[in-house]
Amino acid sequence: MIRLAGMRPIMISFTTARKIVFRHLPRRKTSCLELVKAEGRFLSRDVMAPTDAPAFDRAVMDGFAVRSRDTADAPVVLRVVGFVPAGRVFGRRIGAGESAAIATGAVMPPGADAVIKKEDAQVLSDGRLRVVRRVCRGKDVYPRGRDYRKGTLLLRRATLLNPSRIALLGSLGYGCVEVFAPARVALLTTGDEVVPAGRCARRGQVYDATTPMIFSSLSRMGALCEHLGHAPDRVALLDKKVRQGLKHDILIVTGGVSAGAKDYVPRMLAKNGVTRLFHKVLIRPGKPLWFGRRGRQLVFGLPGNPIASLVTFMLFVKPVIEYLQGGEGKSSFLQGVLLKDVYNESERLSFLPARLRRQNRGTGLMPLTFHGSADIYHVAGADCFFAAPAHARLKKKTHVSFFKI
Ligand SMILES: Nc1nc2c(c(=O)[nH]1)N[C@H]1C(S)=C(S)[C@@H](COP(=O)(O)OP(=O)(O)OC[C@H]3O[C@@H](n4cnc5c(N)ncnc54)[C@H](O)[C@@H]3O)O[C@H]1N2
Ligand code: MOO
Repeated sequence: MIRLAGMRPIMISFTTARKIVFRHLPRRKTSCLELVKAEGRFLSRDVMAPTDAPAFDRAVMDGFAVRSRDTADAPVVLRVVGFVPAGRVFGRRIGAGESAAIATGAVMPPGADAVIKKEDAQVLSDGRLRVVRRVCRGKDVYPRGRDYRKGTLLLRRATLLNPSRIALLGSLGYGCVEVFAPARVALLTTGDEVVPAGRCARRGQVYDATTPMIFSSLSRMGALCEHLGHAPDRVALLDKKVRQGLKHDILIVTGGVSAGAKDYVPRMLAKNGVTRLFHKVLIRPGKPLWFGRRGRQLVFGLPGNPIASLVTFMLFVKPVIEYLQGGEGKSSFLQGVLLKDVYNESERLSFLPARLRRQNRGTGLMPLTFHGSADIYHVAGADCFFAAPAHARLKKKTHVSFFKI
């Protein structure tokens, strides 16, 4: 936070505020998850190959395992000495003039070095095999170690697990996997006038739009969210809920952080040992954002207007959660081109809603009508927010940074 001698703290820039947040990232934790639940998580350690893959020379076709050199003078007739099913080891060696029927996926019997697929084989009435054409060594055999060798680094720490990487871990016999643990986030909404779903809002009251919004963002990220409920602007109640919330990696409190008579949140956080790292940032929406920490726990006081909550969540809380869960966090911005002139009247860096349009070259952004941080309706039609510097007149085709919602 910036202080001028004898004066109140002044507002800090967006860049400084993000730097302060990234400077206080908590330590990541790991946990062991069932492989079937690991999609979207990041590995917390390298995975090395415990064996070659495949671990044995494997038949690729249903047919007959032969010694290729026996077919050099084709046509030839070979004896069939048995059948090799998948999953079994054939104990007998294939000798000169011999072959064995074999299934796809089976271990090649010792001595044999090629497979003649069923469609190319002629089985004579006495059960022997007539080979019409010579086969090369290795034909339709997937040799041991072709994909990787024992000791190869298969997946690096911090790799995002998707279904194909999960399949690779499955192929190694993993039932569980060590990943960066889901972030544990507590959410507390505040405000006398805010009514949870299921109750009837009286004149002057509003329904709680923020809880479902933050909850769905958290669940999309795979973070664990404890809803502390909704606290009216009463000191004792806020105090109790804040204490409960401080058991998590991150506590999010919405509302009550600006200058109103009942904006108790900053005081309540300070009383519970949370050190303020900044309060108020030069952005719009989201100016009253409050950030602090107590030990390893981070606390975000998001401004109550739902779109201010959304924007500050995306810009400040989401990267921290991504980092905690093993991602890079840091930058969540993409680049696009404006499809219309925009004038940002505000003296603050503004984040304005837009719809994305795919262009021949790159991404186009169509700015939308926006009535400010309470305008949930127009933001519902948006795909993203783009950054417009203070007082900027941005012409159509200007390149802008944006983040998706
Ligand atoms: N004198 C000043 N007044 C305000 C300032 C300021 O600097 N000086 N900042 C304004 C800005 S900017 C914002 S943003 C808001 C944020 O204020 P708070 O964080 O204290 O939020 P509240 O006053 O509790 O609520 C603001 C607004 O949002 C509605 N709200 C709150 N929670 C919810 C919810 N869960 N679901 C739906 N709507 C919610 C609430 O009813 C209020 O209308 O302060 C300005 N004032
Ligand atoms: O900063 Mo407030 O979020 O502009 O309305």
